[in-house]
Amino acid sequence: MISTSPSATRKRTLGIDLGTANTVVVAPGAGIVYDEPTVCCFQAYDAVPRFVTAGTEARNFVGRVAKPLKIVRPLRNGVLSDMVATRELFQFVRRSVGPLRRFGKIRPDIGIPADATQSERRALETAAMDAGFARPRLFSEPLLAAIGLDLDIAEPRGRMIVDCGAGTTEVAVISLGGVCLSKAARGGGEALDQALIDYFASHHRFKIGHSSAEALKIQLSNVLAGDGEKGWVEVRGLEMATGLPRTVQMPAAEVLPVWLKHVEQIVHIVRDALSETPPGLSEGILEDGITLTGGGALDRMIADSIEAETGVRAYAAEGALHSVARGLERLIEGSSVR
Ligand SMILES: Nc1ncnc2c1ncn2[C@@H]1O[C@H](COP(=O)(O)OP(=O)(O)OP(=O)(O)O)[C@@H](O)[C@H]1O
Repeated sequence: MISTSPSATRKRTLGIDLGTANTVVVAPGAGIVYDEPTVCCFQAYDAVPRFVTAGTEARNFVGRVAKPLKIVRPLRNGVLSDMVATRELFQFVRRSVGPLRRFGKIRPDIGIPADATQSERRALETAAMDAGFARPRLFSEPLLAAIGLDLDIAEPRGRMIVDCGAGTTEVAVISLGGVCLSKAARGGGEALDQALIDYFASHHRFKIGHSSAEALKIQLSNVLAGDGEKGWVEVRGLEMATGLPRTVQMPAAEVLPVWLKHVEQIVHIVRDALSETPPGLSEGILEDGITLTGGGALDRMIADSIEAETGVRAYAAEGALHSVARGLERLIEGSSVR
């Protein structure tokens, strides 16, 4: 069961949705106070790299500064992969939401994948405490998403949440205020970006960067939802043979197999979760449908594919990108969690 923050500690609490791609922070009474990419920038020329900045500013530095700067991603596949960068990011967040510090040590509530191991949980706690926070409370992200979507999680009724993040895809069945079953694939939207990069390199000798790959993925999802396979997509990159920048256009049908392989993995874990769900909980899922959250849920075709392959209604939640943060907000506000 989830307990909300008592009012005395509420002022000293922050909610942190530390995602592989984006970090969203909520503060009591203020809503979202920080929403930036999960990226840190260090000076690379010192023996011990020195922290420069994080978030949007760090991302904007990528490839645009002459100084030897190193860009570090604190998380990989939904969990902490660089302790120093995570600590620096937490400190950056603390400074960014500065005024809260006058209330003393902040004890954050942080979202974590439902299948995170004990050592992954401990590493996150340590990074937060090294950054000057009090020991955080950790909550499963699908449960937070369900709270953020205002689902009645306390009911003895199965709810299925599919969180399509950048680094993880998680499927969870929730009932009686807890996660009854969860399945996760460590790999989300960023794995599709990488698959597109690999496809263009091997099939077209065309080098595309991560931001072009992400833009192509979003374009592809819009084209598939609109014109379908007949539509066209445009991608910018470097022609490997000449080393010159080019913009190429191609039919969406050509890159469709790369996209389909990614979606098949999501459908596969949803099917697995459905087949392992006890019948008593399946009833609720059949009646209410499957709720998709996370940035990947904005690709309408993912919900359509799940629905077509499972026969269960699937839909993207409204405000899919912020449902975990909204769940954290409800927890720290101490509003009753149903
Ligand atoms: N319209 C869209 N179509 C497809 N994918 C999208 C769209 N908009 C955003 N995304 C993808 O959503 C992902 C970011 O989602 P989100 O912020 O939920 O992830 P995260 O919380 O950082 O990751 P994780 O929960 O896995 O650690 C990125 O991979 C981004 O490219």
